[in-house]
Amino acid sequence: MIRLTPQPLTAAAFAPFGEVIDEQAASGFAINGGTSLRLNDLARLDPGEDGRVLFNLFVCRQSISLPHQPTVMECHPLGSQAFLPRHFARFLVLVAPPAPQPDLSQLHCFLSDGRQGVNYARGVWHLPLSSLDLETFVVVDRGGSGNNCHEVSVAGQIEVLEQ
Ligand SMILES: NC(=O)N[C@@H](O)C(=O)O
Ligand code: NI
Repeated sequence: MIRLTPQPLTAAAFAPFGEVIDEQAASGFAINGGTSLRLNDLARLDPGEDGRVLFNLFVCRQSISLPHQPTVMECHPLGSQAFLPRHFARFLVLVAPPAPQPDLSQLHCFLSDGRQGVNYARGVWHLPLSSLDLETFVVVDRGGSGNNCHEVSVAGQIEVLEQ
């Protein structure tokens, strides 16, 4: 059993897997006569060569608690996938680099602070939405032809401990 303790989610630590969407950490510029601040270009959305961008809401109806043993990891080889809580939700970000199968020796585990989001780059192995809080998430990913969701069982192999 691989046991991991979630680390704080930072842009630098997550950089090999995509971007952290973090209002507190972003710098922006004033727009609309200074009435708004634009936090610009926070995530590299990638619908692939023949896909289109989908804007979705995921309503989390079953939360998780730590310690947690995930059963599935998945990846999207044809495009990126971004998650952002609409209000507040800590979610588990367990990732491995793009590969035909997830390399469990290269797992990285983070816990968002409840306001952060992430954008998984194309092909990054991750958990299906695994939130500690019941919340709705904005999810932006890729639509189009082809199989864009590869799943593998990791049942009994990984345990994510409390921080
Ligand atoms: N299946 C689906 O639409 N969602 C997953 O890709 C996920 O990462 O939650
Ligand atoms: Ni996914």
